[in-house]
Amino acid sequence: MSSWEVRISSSRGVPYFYNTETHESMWEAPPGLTQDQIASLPGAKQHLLNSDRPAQVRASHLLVKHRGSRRPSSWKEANITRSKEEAIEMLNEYASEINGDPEKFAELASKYSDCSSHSNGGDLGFFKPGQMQKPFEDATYALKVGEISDVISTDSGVHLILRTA
Ligand SMILES: O=C(CCc1ccccc1)N[C@H](Cc1nc2ccccc2[nH]1)C(=O)O
Repeated sequence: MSSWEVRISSSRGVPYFYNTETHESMWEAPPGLTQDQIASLPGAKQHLLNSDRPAQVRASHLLVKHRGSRRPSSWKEANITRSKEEAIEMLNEYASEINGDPEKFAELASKYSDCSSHSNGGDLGFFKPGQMQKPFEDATYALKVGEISDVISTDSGVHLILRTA
């Protein structure tokens, strides 16, 4: 069989296909491979591949905006000027304080998230593929229920995501 393997894009947190011989890479599965062949490629974890996404998921998030955010303003701060690096540092500190605890996540999201969902502990409710910015959707689907993501970047800023359903 060809020398395709599945890797995870570090910037987008989603799987892509890489050919170790030709060094080609592509987001969608190479043509001509059956689902079974794809699922047995090195690095393919079936739950990471888009094909078997549940119809909807539920998540909470803690968003820290920065000066490059699409809308660098929030309930917390009218004009957000921090750098993206600073925002990431803040999120990493929150992540250590949360330490995987969902209640702590909701508490810190209420206090520090730059999204209007802060008033609900960061809860965004249920959403389907295509409703949220792609990096956010992909990162949420890659989580198990109860898991918290690494720092994820979207046009809105940088996020921690807790998948709740
Ligand atoms: O888009 C919204 C509202 C999101 C929301 C959905 C459902 C319930 C409550 C809030 N707020 C943006 C910040 C923002 N950008 C996001 C990108 C992905 C997910 C959540 C996000 N929140 C902003 O305030 O700039």
